[in-house]
Amino acid sequence: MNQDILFNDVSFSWGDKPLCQRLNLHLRGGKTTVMLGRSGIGKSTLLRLVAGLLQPQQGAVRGLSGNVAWMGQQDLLYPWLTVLDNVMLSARLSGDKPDRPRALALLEQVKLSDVTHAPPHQLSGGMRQRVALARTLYAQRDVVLMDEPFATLDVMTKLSLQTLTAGLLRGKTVLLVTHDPLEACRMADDILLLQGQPLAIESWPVPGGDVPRPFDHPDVLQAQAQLFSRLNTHENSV
Ligand SMILES: Nc1ncnc2c1ncn2[C@@H]1O[C@H](COP(=O)(O)OP(=O)(O)OP(=O)(O)O)[C@@H](O)[C@H]1O
Repeated sequence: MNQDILFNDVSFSWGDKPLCQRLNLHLRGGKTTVMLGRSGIGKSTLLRLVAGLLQPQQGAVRGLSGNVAWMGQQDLLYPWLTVLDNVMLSARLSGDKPDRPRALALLEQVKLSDVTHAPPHQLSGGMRQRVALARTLYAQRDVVLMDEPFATLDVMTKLSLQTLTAGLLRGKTVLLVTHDPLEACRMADDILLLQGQPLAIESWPVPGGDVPRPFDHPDVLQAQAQLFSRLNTHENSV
């Protein structure tokens, strides 16, 4: 049973700069919550508070339970392991028998079959991010925390890997950070829109239909346009 994650009266500052004050949030267990906002607004900081990598100065983040996967902005691939061994890292760390066929199938799905035995330094940035994604999906955790998991991918690869990820993580508690409104509209059961300093967080209506929603569905496109416009009216209009 996936537990909800709660921010209870959470305040956090970097130095004397308050990032959030007395923040209360309810992230539903077994659902994908997308935190959307512009660069520098505080998305990664909130994700790190959830992961317990940062502690709030006031209040508490509760409810994180079970096995947790962390996919940060840095891919953290082990340079001395091949691509395949990086994907199966969770098995190595827990002492489980590596499931090589499943790892190879995932590498095929992220279009990396031809580099399974390469070391990470031979890969492009986008390829490394796909290895990190395959490693995250391989681990089959109850809770998955992802910070811009598709940021370095070309648009067609991004759409196809969003579809793969949403399918494999259905029913898990997923918290995904992005600055991409279309990604939010495709992937989210719940959208949280982050704006302002200190943060004001708005719960944003999601389009109908199951995730992953088609990128070209009129409801998805309309929701994306509304999000663009909301992000644009708040500050720095383009
Ligand atoms: N280690 C740190 N020390 C001081 N300030 C920090 C630190 N990390 C982040 N900040 C500040 O906190 C604010 C939010 O940063 P954060 O990385 O959470 O934003 P973000 O929304 O994830 O940005 P991006 O989309 O660019 O990754 C920024 O003003 C940033 O300068």
